Amino acid sequence: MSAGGTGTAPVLLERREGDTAIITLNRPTKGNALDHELISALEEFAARLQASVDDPPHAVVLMGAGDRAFSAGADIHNLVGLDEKSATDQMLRGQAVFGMLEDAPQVVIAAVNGVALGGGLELAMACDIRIAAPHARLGQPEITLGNLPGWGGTQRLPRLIGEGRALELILTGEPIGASEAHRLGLVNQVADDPVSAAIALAQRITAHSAFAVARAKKAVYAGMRDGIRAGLEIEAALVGECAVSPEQRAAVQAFFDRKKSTTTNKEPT
Ligand SMILES: CCCCCCCCCCCCC[C@H](O)CC(=O)SCCNC(=O)CCNC(=O)[C@H](O)C(C)(C)COP(=O)(O)OP(=O)(O)OC[C@H]1O[C@@H](n2cnc3c(N)ncnc32)[C@H](O)[C@@H]1OP(=O)(O)O
Repeated sequence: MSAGGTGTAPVLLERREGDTAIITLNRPTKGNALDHELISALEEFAARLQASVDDPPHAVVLMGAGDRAFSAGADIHNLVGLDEKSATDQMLRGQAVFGMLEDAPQVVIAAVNGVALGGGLELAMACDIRIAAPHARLGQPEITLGNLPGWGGTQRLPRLIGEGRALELILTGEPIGASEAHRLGLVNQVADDPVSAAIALAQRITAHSAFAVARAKKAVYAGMRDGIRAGLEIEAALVGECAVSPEQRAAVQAFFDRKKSTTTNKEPT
């Protein structure tokens, strides 16, 4: 993965557990803050998810190095000295990289093993599913820096927890704990070991057709983006693609074979 400058550790680490790629944001002394180098490394990884590479992962687990931070957000040093256009351009770039993860054909699960603040929470929300450690704290503190979330937080947070609760978090800048995040639906689970829980969930998903998983993700996001009417049409079209897939054919045959073998087992002795 991307080297961390002259001889330093790579800012993004990748390892595999079966079909699952485990990606680690690797700037632990800086709260795994997202600087240019780390955003570029995420971009390169996300691009590989879409490419037809050998032995692609069927799931992704994203975590932060250490146990204090998933990510403390954009590297605040990079906020200094930006003119309006470059600030806007960098928002758009980060949004595009996060969108590549959301559009990946694989399920992407954020193991929130510490704070997820600002761009760190926005990155976690661009993942499909979030599993948080009990000590995790999640928030959008941008208002405390005189700004607002710029990498999708104003769009994804309301869709996950409702406008009122999203505005409370964005306008106060105050973080919430893992159990409150779970109560609000911002995270799917709270687990003592969120990385292991994420890998276990990934394996439950990779047991199914990758072809269907990709299309189920696409259908869900289509409706959230384009409205229910468009979403229903896209859903129907994607079901059609699966209906003629070898994966569905094999899965349905396996169901009938299982019924046959169950019937055989029931014959009188
Ligand atoms: C498209 C490419 C652009 C890539 C770069 C970005 C360019 C500009 C574009 C910005 C887009 C922004 C979009 C986003 O919505 C906005 C943000 O994310 S703003 C940042 C929001 N995050 C925060 O405000 C959190 C700030 N940090 C903290 O509150 C605390 O550090 C903590 C996380 C609660 C941890 O506290 P402690 O345990 O006490 O530890 P320290 O505070 O001592 O931190 C340890 C160490 O890490 C450094 N650090 C922590 N957070 C950041 C950070 N966000 N950026 C940079 N560095 C950070 C901290 O300075 C310490 O380092 P040290 O001082 O020891 O060198």
